[in-house]
Amino acid sequence: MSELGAEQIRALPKVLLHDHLDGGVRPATVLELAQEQGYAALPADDVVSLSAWFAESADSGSLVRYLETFAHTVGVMQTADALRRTARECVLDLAADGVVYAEVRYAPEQHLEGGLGLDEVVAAVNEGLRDGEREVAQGEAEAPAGRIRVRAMLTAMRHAARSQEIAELAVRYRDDEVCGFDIAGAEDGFPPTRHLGAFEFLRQANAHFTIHAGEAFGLASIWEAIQWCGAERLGHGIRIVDDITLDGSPVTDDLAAAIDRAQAEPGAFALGELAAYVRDRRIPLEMCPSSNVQTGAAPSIEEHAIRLLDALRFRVTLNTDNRLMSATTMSREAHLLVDQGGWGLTELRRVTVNAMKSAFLPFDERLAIIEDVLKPAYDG
Ligand SMILES: O=c1[nH]cnc2c1ncn2[C@H]1C[C@H](O)[C@@H](CO)O1
Ligand SMILES: [Zn+2]
Repeated sequence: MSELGAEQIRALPKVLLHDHLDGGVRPATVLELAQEQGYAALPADDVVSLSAWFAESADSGSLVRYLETFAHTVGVMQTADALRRTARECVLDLAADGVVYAEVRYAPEQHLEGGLGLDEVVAAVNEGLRDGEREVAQGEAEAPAGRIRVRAMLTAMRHAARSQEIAELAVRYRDDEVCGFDIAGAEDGFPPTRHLGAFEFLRQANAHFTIHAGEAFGLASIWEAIQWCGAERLGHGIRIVDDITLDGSPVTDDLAAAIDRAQAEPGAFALGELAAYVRDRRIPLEMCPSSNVQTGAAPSIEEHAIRLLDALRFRVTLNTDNRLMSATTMSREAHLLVDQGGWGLTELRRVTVNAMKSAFLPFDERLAIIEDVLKPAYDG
């Protein structure tokens, strides 16, 4: 079929598993909250320059420098009103982009500077998520028409020492909007095994969790996340390509050539034990192309490993990571892959169904969205 257009992509129902609340605040909202709260540290004072500042600063080639930009969103998200507002706006923005199900993550421990407790932070975000969902369902003034469900995921920062508390918080709110747990932050030097107690606790509570792994650090991080910690999904996981060879050479020697051969000759590739385990067990990879290009985890969209991993039938999902820092949306990520990666409806359908299958939502609810919403739109 002919190449999908931007409007066609926007209209398709999309599923988003990896999106940070503090990485997706509207630039205008950052400015307004800063003004209301007397936050004087913003690097720009109008929407255009502030948006450009976030995107350019995040475009650093380094995860650590990329993460420094979050100081200015987290800095203005320290009150219940600000958290409720940003959560509501997140839901409206995702719905306007054609997202029908999303899991939005944030680190409650980063929102305590204004005097809120952890429970108050979660309650405020939950209110905002419910506001947004209700407004979309009722077709209220500012809301786009449609239907969206959004769940929260609670993140613990991997360099800090609050993972047990955050894991307990995630279990406490499991019946109230919160669907799971995650760890994030600088990867190098902070292995997930520092948080084994939290993961053990979550497993005993039958709770869901994912781990940012294999983004800025390699296979060891992925191996620990899966085999020591028990992660159900991997945040990014892009470095799993380090465990794949083509004609005896690492695919990373020439990713472009490997991507070219993957469709026609998947049998020419050999998977190491870890890559085979990830594919055999259908461990979902929450891949975020633009974010990876910005942090230097991938050279470009054309040479992004998502194309190879999808062709080799890993359980790939497509995500935004941080819409503000990457100046992106789900539609834009899809469009980039159509435009620069040769993807069509088949690949977009596959990553969308993969994402819904991998969601931390009860099985019957996942199935209903796949059957009633996704299939009619992609197959109709
Ligand atoms: O891509 C990422 N890798 C690791 N950490 C990240 C990424 N994107 C955002 N974070 C961090 C910064 C946020 O403040 C935190 C919670 O959302 O998670
Ligand atoms: Zn992330």
